[in-house]
Amino acid sequence: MTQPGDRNIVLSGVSLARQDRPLFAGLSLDIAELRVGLIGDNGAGKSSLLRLINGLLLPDAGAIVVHGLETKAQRASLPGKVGFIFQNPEHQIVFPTGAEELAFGLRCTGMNSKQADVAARAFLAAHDCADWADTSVGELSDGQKQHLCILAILVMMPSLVLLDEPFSSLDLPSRMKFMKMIAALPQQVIMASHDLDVFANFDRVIWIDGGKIAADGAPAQVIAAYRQRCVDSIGRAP
Ligand SMILES: Nc1ncnc2c1ncn2[C@@H]1O[C@H](COP(=O)(O)OP(=O)(O)OP(=O)(O)O)[C@@H](O)[C@H]1O
Repeated sequence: MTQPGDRNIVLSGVSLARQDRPLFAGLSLDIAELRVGLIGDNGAGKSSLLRLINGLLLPDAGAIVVHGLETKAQRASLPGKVGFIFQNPEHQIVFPTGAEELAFGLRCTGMNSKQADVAARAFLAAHDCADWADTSVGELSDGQKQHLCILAILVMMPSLVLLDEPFSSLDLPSRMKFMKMIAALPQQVIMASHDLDVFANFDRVIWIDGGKIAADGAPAQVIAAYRQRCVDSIGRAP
């Protein structure tokens, strides 16, 4: 499934070095599908690509346009369109209670404190999480914290949701619940994960290998090619 043109993500000749080592060199990519997975080995460049798309990293060369915004020239406007869910909820949550965490994002969208508090509580209640409004975040489990992080992003109504390894601390029921929530989102979603099964119903999977696109297309084919490469490389190991 694809989406309207102004909601595309277009990378044109993007180069990026990390720690003085080239990672991406002239990477071009056009992403229009609603559900896109990123797979690849540790250090392949998945997180770096997500960070280029959300403007946390800027390309050394080339350009990236995300839903009509060029990430260098319009970087300040990106948080209004792009929600980024970190691998570790501890890196995202900054406020002591659930209501405050959601209200912060709402204040960034222009609401005053009272409006943001009311809207945050209503959003938590609408997602069966009313109890978290005044709960100390430290008392939530890792899975619940991850859930709260997602709600804190969704409450701002971004048009694009980026997820970087969101399953690392989730048990199977939480993972299934989480995937159900992702599947129901109207937003475009790009997710990096080592859990390949979660991409079965995605529209497209991109396999990144050493900063290059190793395969790109239907999940079944791309994942099969990646698995085969992994099997082959283990076979070659001493
Ligand atoms: N904060 C950072 N500062 C400098 N270099 C980094 C940083 N994070 C990652 N890198 C480097 O960028 C390259 C790509 O890393 P990246 O995190 O994008 O890969 P990844 O595919 O997300 O890996 P993983 O599956 O382990 O999360 C690696 O060589 C890594 O050492």
